[in-house]
Amino acid sequence: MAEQRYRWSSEQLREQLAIIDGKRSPEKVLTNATYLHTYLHQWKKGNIWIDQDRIVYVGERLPSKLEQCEVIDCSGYYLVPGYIEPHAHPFQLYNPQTFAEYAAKWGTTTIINDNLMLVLQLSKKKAFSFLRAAESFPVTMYWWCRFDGQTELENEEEKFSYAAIKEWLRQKTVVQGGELTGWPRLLAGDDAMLYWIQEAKQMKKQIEGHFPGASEKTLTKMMLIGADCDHEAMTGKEVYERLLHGYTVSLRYSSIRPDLPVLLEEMKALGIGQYDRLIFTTDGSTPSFYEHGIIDQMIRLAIEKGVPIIDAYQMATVNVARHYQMEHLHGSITTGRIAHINFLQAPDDPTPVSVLAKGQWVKRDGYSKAVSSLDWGAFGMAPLRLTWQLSLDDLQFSMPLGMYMENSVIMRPYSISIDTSHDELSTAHDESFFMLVDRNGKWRVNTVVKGFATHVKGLASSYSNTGDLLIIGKSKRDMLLAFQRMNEIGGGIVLVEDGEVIHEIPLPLGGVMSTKPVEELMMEEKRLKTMLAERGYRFADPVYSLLFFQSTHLPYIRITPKGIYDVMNKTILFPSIMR
Ligand SMILES: Nc1ncnc2[nH]cnc12
Repeated sequence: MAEQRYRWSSEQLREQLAIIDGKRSPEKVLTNATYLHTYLHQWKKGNIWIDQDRIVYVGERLPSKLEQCEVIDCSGYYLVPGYIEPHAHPFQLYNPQTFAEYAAKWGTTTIINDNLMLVLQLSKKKAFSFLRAAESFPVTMYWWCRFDGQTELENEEEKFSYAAIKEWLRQKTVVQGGELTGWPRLLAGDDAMLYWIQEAKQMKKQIEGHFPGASEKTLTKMMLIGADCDHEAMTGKEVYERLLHGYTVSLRYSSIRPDLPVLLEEMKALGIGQYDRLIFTTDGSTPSFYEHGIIDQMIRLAIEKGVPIIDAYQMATVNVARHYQMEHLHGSITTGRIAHINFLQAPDDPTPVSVLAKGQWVKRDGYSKAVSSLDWGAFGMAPLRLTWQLSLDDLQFSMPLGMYMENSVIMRPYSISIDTSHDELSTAHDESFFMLVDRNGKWRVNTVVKGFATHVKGLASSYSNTGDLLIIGKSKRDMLLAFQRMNEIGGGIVLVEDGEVIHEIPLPLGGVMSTKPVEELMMEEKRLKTMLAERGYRFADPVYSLLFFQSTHLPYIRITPKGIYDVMNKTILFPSIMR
């Protein structure tokens, strides 16, 4: 795809000027609009002219030429700028395109996305051509550039080399470095990460933190190093500390951390009534969490918790645009901005009935339109086709050290005391066989997980941080069958019981993402959750458990491609075994 050097070409700019001079008509005029004026902090009345993807005029005038112009009477509606999700992980079973399409229906028309799956699953060339293809979505897609893979990778030096990171940072839709899941390494002296932060800042890109539970000392050091924002505050006090040290703070409401209501209450108790440095994020929630909206549901919660209405909208729009230095394009309904506009029925009802994204209707009078499609094959995202087989010999679990699940995502080491030499474990306890296998079939790591479930017989998942294969269960026979079925369907999550496949979520995009609409995935995910809960899974989010089993940004012990890893001591306790 040919790359356009500037956001609008010289020819397009001349055409826009011709509209103002009355020589051409705009494509759309929104008349009698009551719209939120971001900078005056008030609702104004006026007319909004749109040509292609741009707002070319906002004010009292009407265009002198109206032929070929769609005129929309906005009486009775309240217009606000399209919402911005500043921190999406667009691969929680959905993919970046299906997530964007779903988000647009709820008025979230600009998304700043994690590049983790693109880095780990695609070659650089294919990933960059994907970024360019995503520019044609009606939703504006920006990206961030990870500095580490949040696990112990075999090919870390290749994926996160100096040259690769610099190239990622240079991509024009990449707007920030981070999130800094590897910050302990940085403070311990990793100069590569320090250099990348400096490079990103030199390019006027932001640095996103990842500082759960960080002390004031750590927050101070990270601000000195260059972090600009953090989305990990879990209490009002943590919000306060971050604001105190000059951070932009993302208030989070996600499937694993639905913190927003508590944060707002605790902030109120601490006397925080200034919202300019606060933004919202849903932090890559799993599909069913989005049943009632995306950023719109956060605005609603904020209004319910007493945040002044205009401030609540600003937190979802201009505050984000300001943080990323893109106010000339996003965050307000003013001249020159990209035409992302939400039509509301009332100021305190942030879920739009109609949505314009880049000047196109993506939702009209409650009905959504599918607008973007993508040939994933062109980017090398193909179904998984394993050319090797797993055998009973691979299912040996003589390891002394297991992983105990404290909640959906936190795991502690523990000593295995059960007899693992049989083909089946008792359902009277919550310990299960657990393995991570290289998707290329070269290595495996076998252990026991305690706390996952009591009655899950065989579960196989190609959905994981690295796309390597997780196999869990009480029965080796069912685990093997789940693995075979997962391979047959081209990757995904498969649940087997007593020789029968009882649920599956196909993930044909590299074994990690689906092509189905988010609405359909919600049903599949809910069914998985129910079936796992019926079999003894006790936590909130099994999809996140699968994603994070390998993720070393979380305590205390992880199963990684290099082996069982002790996060605090940064050491491999038991290396992976070659097959
Ligand atoms: N660090 C992370 N990586 C992937 N998905 C996430 N969702 C929330 N945090 C995440």
